[in-house]
Amino acid sequence: MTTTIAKGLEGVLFTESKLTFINGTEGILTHLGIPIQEWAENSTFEELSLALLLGRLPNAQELAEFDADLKANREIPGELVEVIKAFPRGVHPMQALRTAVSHLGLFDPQAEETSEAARTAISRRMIAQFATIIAAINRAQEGQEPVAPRLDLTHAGNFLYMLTGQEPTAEQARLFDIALVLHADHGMNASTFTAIATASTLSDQYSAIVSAIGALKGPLHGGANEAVMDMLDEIGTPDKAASYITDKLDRKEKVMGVGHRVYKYFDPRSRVLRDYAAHVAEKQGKSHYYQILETIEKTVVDRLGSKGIYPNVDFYSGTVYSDLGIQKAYFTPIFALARISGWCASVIEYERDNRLLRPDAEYTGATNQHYVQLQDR
Ligand SMILES: CC(=O)SCCNC(=O)CCNC(=O)[C@H](O)C(C)(C)COP(=O)(O)OP(=O)(O)OC[C@H]1O[C@@H](n2cnc3c(N)ncnc32)[C@H](O)[C@@H]1OP(=O)(O)O
Ligand SMILES: O=C([O-])CC(=O)C(=O)O
Repeated sequence: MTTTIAKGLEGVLFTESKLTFINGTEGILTHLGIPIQEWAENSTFEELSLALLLGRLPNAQELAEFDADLKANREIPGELVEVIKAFPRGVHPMQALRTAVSHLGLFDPQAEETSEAARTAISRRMIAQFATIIAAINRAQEGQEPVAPRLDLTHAGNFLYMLTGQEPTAEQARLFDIALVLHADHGMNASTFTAIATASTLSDQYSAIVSAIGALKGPLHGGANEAVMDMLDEIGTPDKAASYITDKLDRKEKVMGVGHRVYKYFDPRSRVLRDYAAHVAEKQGKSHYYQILETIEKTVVDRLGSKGIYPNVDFYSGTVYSDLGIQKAYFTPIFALARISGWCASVIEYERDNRLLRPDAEYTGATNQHYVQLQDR
């Protein structure tokens, strides 16, 4: 009997979803049938998060209630703040986030409930609290007191405020909001799949989300945005970019922030982010990061475009965050800050018709062996 192994589960459909559609050859991404460019232009992170949870566009009253609910849930337990302050200095913020979210569950009396209503209520709280947790980690790691959330700012604006202690300008808050919108959901990516795999055992929402944070952290997934910035720092100046990339490709090494399992053309989110990065660069004077990225994009697309290697969402996001004064170690936590909505909505959708996820491996090991006593080996 011949078996086909779908290495990396490439192209395997394991469920249906009404949330996100991707056409990787044409570079199309829609949520609820609406193109990502329209979400970025017209919507907010709050609205897209609720739309993903509801599976439809909310009306004005539903959105206002959700917004008020998020604001009411911005505080995190004081005990958790103390735990965050006690984390060793120098840990990666993704390690800290993973631990803090697990800890958060200990304070939630509903944590062990797995009904759709409970998962939804927990998700609404987590979407709000992720911002406070990530900002508190940043402050604590810098040896500073966490900044209390403000209720008069948007989710994006309040996050930037808590992160830096400074109120962002309206333009900065909106730019960051768009970045959150662009990262909120993306079909069955590795971290969403991981969240679903955990929940498919009927485990709780906190366990599913902690699993997802672990999956997002790796440099082949969400961690690539930080790895791109490491690469830019290593390159140093724009004149060195083309030869650095050419040498890397000659050595058959991967360039971070390019290539994608599904997109074999430009990731549409990378186009929106590039436009914003270009806009900021034009206003503030071209940052050397932006100039290096432009050269890398051209070098990679010229050489590997025919193989379907193009910039992904992680390519330009870091330069946008860096323009907002955010340190590179926080780029992946910011991805989580946005993707919490997609993780939660996808788990809830899957759990409506749950089936334990349990794929298989073709056995290629030894057969007909017998146990050998330790002293005889
Ligand atoms: C939010 C996100 O998760 S977006 C993705 C973020 N990750 C990155 O940016 C890391 C860099 N990119 C990669 O490692 C890959 O493109 C992945 C893991 C994202 C997807 O890879 P896969 O679907 O497994 O493609 P695979 O690794 O099989 O690559 C196919 C071919 O393209 C090449 N390729 C893929 N990505 C890259 C890259 N970043 N740089 C150079 N070559 C690449 C591979 O070497 C391979 O070449 P070959 O056919 O000559 O062996
Ligand atoms: O879909 C993927 O495999 C990775 C990705 O771009 C995302 O999670 O945003």
